[in-house]
Amino acid sequence: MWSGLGQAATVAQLVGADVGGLISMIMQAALTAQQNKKECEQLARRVFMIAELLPHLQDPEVMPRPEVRRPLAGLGDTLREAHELVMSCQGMTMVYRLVTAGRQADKFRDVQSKIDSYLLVFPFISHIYITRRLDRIYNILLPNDMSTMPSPSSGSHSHEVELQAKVVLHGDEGEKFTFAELAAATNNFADDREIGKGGFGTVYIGYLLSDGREVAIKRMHKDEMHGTMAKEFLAEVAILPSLRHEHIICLYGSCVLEHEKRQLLPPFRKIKMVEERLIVYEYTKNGSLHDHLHGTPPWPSSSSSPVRASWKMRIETLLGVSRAIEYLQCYNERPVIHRDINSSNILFDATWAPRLADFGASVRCDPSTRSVRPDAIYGTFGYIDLECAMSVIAKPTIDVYSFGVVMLEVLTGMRALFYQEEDVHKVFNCWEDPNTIPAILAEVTLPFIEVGEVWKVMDRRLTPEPTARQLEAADLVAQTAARCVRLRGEDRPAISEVVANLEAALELARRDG
Ligand SMILES: Nc1ncnc2c1ncn2[C@@H]1O[C@H](COP(=O)(O)OP(=O)(O)OP(=O)(O)O)[C@@H](O)[C@H]1O
Repeated sequence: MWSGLGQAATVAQLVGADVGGLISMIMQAALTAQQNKKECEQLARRVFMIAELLPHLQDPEVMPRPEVRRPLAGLGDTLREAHELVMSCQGMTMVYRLVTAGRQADKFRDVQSKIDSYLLVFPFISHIYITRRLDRIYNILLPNDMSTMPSPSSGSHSHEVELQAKVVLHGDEGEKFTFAELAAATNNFADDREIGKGGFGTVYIGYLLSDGREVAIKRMHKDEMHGTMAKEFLAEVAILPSLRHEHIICLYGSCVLEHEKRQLLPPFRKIKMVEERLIVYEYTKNGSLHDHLHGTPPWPSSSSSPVRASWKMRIETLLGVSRAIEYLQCYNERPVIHRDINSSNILFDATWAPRLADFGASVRCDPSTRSVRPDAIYGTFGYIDLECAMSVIAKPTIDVYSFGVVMLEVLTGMRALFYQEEDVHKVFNCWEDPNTIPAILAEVTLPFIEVGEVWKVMDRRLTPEPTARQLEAADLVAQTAARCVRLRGEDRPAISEVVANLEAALELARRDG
């Protein structure tokens, strides 16, 4: 995990400005802008991309490269300019507005293109990081004193982890497996049993010898037995077993292998060392939504996938996941925030029903405030709620935001953040000059959705000519998604409204057969 303070200092040295502070100020001002709201919002989204990008510059592989460092010169000045511009939209008289309207539009265009020139560094970075799916925590926007803030009496993530540790002690974490049982189930974690790798560790398919159950076993990386990954393990085993929903992955149990070490020097006590942490889930055999939409092996784009072929299936998937989120928010005494909703964490079971997975970043809210102050910003590139990243208060609205991005992904077949030409061609095949600057899905699609031209952004791989009902259903999904990704959490729809709209969209898609 990045230390907020150390990181800010290094990035500041690199760019010559308090980039984190400036970005925070721009985003804050964009939230309260009275004029040019759309332009301010667009600028805030672009600037936030820079915030997501900057932490990666500290990687020893990346930082020394001149092709990364050189383009960043002057970033501080551009951010200051952007801040001034957004601040100038806070309040103006009508006359002043009329006089300056044209100039303001030019200024927005100018600043936007300057920001884009910094983002040119991004394809290079994202090539390294999205494929490795490494650092999921972006502390760049946290106030510098965040790491030294005392934990509030209720609701902080560390307090949550303490509580979770207690829950584990009380045996609410599902079945307790022994390491030997899980080693036997996976043929001693043989290479041919490996399904994939994530930030937490390696996932294996296994068959429990006791009852023949087919399971997925996540084994934490050896060098991550403490710190963030241990927290993720505790969050998952404390929260997930208590959740029962047809669209939420089922956690069967876990295994913590410890050994005792005797200290030879005084005070001659034994200490327990954790050697292994593993989680055992139901096995879902049909890959993830991300695999199907973006053709990730073993589901290459040429394979027949119901997700790729049918609008009805796509809307059913969204509806299932929205119901799971509604359950988390509305049917738990302390609402649960998943905090990492993205298409990789939506898995398909044997019947192709979607299952929301990966609860390692999840937290329970304080029931009175329906919020929690976590100790870090979690999420995956392209899905993180800007408002939460700024306020460092997690609310259920952050899952609505991330789910809105997933809805746009399903609608367009494009990634949450895309930079490859092939992605651009997939939908906007009318564009002759594909944009080489990385693009944010919401930013690219919203202008079309807002003017009722959803057909221009629909995934053409399904049907080159959608029917009238498919268009109507897609429009309902798109309009709902557009509201979910609004900058201010309070402007987003409640999850129950999202569920109702998806039910209506599914009804339309079903009538088409
Ligand atoms: N219960 C499961 N059944 C089948 N496959 C699974 C299961 N859980 C995870 N996988 C697969 O294992 C791989 C790694 O999953 P994991 O959740 O560790 O990582 P991720 O979600 O891709 O990344 P990260 O954890 O960093 O967000 C993915 O391809 C995922 O689809």
